[in-house]
Amino acid sequence: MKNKTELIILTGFLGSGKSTLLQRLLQKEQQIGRRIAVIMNEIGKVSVDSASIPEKTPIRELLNGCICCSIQGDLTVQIKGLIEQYELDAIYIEATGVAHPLEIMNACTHMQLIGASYLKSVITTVHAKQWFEKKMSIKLKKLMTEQIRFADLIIINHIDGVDSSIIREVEAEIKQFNENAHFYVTSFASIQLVTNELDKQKDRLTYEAEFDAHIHHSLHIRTVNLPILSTVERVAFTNWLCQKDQLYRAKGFVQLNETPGMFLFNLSYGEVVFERLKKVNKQQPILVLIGERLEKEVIESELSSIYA
Ligand SMILES: Nc1nc2c(ncn2[C@@H]2O[C@H](COP(=O)(O)OP(=O)(O)OP(=O)(O)O)[C@@H](O)[C@H]2O)c(=O)[nH]1
Repeated sequence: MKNKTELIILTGFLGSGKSTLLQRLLQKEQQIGRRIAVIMNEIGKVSVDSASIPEKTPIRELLNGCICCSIQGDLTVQIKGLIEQYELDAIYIEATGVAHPLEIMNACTHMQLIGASYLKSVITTVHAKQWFEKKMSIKLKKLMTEQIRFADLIIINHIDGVDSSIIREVEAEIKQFNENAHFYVTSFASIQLVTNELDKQKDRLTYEAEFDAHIHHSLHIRTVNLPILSTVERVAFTNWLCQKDQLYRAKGFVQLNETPGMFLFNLSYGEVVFERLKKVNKQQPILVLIGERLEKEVIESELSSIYA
């Protein structure tokens, strides 16, 4: 008889390190020869992160909506489809940064999947500095807290440059919301997983209807996707992204004046990083912004003013 496929959910606020963690976990899975598929969910129309998934890994993208609300049914269908099409040991599901884990957990434990898969673990990443500095609205804090509450494994990430006494404070604070989870304190989601740390089957009934699972609706999160029509100067582009108010996350592909090639760029919590793509497949220069009160026309005009 076929073994049940493990479902592992990765949650955590925008930019906290889910994709970085996923890459590490996939490397590890590859080393031990397990058969893995990935489902990526993005609230925007474009998935930038899919470009970092190893080539032969089956991947499904759920775009332009959050699994935890509008496309919950699609997730169940995609899981079922993957399991029918491939022999899989596990499916990793990367949620959007604004997703509430509960609804994703429900989609993963849907009646249609019983016998074929089971929810093995919910992993939540937290940006240590962002948590400590508390530069966030009450609603945002609530969302992050909910992501922590439902985790089996919590990765306190982005600890580079953060004082160890502050890290201890963050850990102690987070433990107040979930004392049963396993904890890792990491930079670039560098973890060494012990297998049974993921081994916690969920009892979904205990989670139902305790709170508002659609808390992010009141955050007025919007995404704006724009093609980047010219090369840009690295510093001007970085400065522009960093000064934008209520911008939680930016990512995409860009070509720079200074250096040839295509670059993946990432803005998370005030830090912009450019990474040259080793292989350019179908990537076109594109900008994805996620934040509150973003106006597409304003962004379009600001962007064109920094074209070279
Ligand atoms: N300095 C630092 N940067 C990190 C760390 N972890 C991840 N990053 C970088 O932060 C950026 C965002 O990381 P991702 O792994 O894409 O974050 P994410 O949670 O998947 O982001 P979304 O899917 O957009 O919500 C990338 O440029 C990462 O390389 C860390 O521990 N320290």
